[in-house]
Amino acid sequence: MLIPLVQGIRKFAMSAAQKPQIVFVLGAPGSGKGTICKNIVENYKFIHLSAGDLLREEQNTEGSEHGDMIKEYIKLGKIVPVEITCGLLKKAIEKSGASRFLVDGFPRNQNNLDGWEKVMSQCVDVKFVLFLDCSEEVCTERCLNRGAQGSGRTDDNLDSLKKRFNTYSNETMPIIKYYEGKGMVERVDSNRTLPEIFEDIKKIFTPFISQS
Ligand SMILES: Nc1ncnc2c1ncn2[C@@H]1O[C@H](COP(=O)(O)OP(=O)(O)O)[C@@H](O)[C@H]1O
Ligand SMILES: Nc1ccn([C@@H]2O[C@H](COP(=O)(O)OP(=O)(O)O)[C@@H](O)[C@H]2O)c(=O)n1
Ligand SMILES: [Mg+2]
Repeated sequence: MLIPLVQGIRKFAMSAAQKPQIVFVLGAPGSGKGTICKNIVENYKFIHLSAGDLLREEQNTEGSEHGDMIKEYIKLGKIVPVEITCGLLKKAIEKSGASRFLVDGFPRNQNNLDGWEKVMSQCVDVKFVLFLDCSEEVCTERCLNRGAQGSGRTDDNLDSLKKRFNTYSNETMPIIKYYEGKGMVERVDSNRTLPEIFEDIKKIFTPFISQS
């Protein structure tokens, strides 16, 4: 009797350990999410999934039934319904088969969070939220520069940026506060230079990797 029980426990422990680990990366437009995720991937074993990149890819996929809608939402800085975004994230996580992911730019509002909880909470393990805290002034300048350098994005202009910041303050900040209440937020001041930010990133990720 004891052997099946031990085997059962071991199987349970293994399946918990094998759940993909997720770190959400949140912050205002231009706070450096993409840049910092790239740095983390270069130094630690993570796969970077940007919700915005996945949506732009879907928007450009020929025959996509959501293409026009995504295009409109992005230009207006509105958050696309979670069924689409979470579907793309889930597919990418499953396809990759990796064990650690940086999910950049998600969950960005209550609808994103609810949809994620419903579909993903059983099969992944959200470890913490990396919050890149950066002033609107610095972020705006960075996004305008990104546009001027040929990002090709339809939303790196002052008009869209104002809308994106509104969405960020009204819809994303409450999600960051929610995770703060759960003691799950690692805040980094991303107004600074990249080497300064990376020093803080190391202090967060090195212990995390060695403990998990
Ligand atoms: N710490 C930083 N200092 C100066 N420029 C930065 C910094 N972090 C990012 N950038 C630049 O700012 C722009 C926005 O960065 P990005 O990583 O795309 O941010 P996000 O994904 O949050 O919108 C990019 O052109 C990037 O090269
Ligand atoms: N979870 C998400 C992430 C992005 N998006 C859309 O994609 C746009 C660009 O997101 P992004 O993460 O690439 O932008 P940055 O914050 O990186 O500049 C957002 O303004 C939204 O319109 C979304 O609808 N839902
Ligand atoms: Mg980005």
